[in-house]
Amino acid sequence: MREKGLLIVLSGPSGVGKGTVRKEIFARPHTAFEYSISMTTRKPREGEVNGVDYFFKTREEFEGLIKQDKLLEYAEFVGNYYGTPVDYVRETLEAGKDVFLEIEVQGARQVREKFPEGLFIFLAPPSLSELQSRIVTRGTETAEVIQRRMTAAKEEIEMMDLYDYVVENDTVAAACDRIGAIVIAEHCRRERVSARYKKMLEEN
Ligand SMILES: Nc1ncnc2c1ncn2[C@@H]1O[C@H](COP(=O)(O)OP(=O)(O)OP(=O)(O)O)[C@@H](O)[C@H]1O
Ligand SMILES: Nc1nc2c(ncn2[C@@H]2O[C@H](COP(=O)(O)O)[C@@H](O)[C@H]2O)c(=O)[nH]1
Repeated sequence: MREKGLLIVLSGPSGVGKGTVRKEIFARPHTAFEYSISMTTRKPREGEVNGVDYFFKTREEFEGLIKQDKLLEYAEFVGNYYGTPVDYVRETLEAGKDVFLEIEVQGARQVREKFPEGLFIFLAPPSLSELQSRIVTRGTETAEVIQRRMTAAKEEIEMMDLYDYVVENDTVAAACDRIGAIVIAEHCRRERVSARYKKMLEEN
């Protein structure tokens, strides 16, 4: 029987660099994770592509997905819905592939309840002032939205102890190296008594 893939959840406050780190991880040659593209009711930012960055939905469409139980988790974050498609995640894990989610903290908590065996990584900023400077420098949000995201960030940072690992995003390269090392270590740890070895022991 094929072993299920590992569900890797990267979370953390808005602007900490989750998207940047995730893109760098996926740009590295030996990355073998599958990225789960989220659904959102947020309007696309300049350059964002439907089906690549997100599946962009209306509120009615999103609420329909909630009713049909099509989301592994969802959250309303600063006025918009965000959610993870459940069928994609389950099918990909069943196929033995690792799935990578990049989601905010309320959603990560819901995933933890459904997949306690997942690997939960919190990406932390070097400081709150650096976090604010990163959202401001990105230039995608209004001053009001930045304020709301910073208020949410303070509550989110308090939740970091609930994660398996906290990784500081001081530089993108170092954060990606740390996440890569964590995933390798977790695979080794979890496969210590894998089905293959159990079978080998039974046969002897
Ligand atoms: N290690 C870093 N050092 C300096 N700037 C960074 C670093 N990581 C990301 N950034 C910058 O910070 C800004 C926010 O990054 P990004 O959009 O990846 O954050 P995010 O956590 O995905 O945000 P959101 O949750 O709002 O989608 C971007 O302008 C990005 O270039
Ligand atoms: N709970 C979920 N959160 C998600 C999902 N996809 C993205 N996100 C997070 O939402 C915020 C805001 O994103 P932005 O693109 O508007 O800046 C950010 O923290 C994302 O990581 C999801 O499926 N579920």
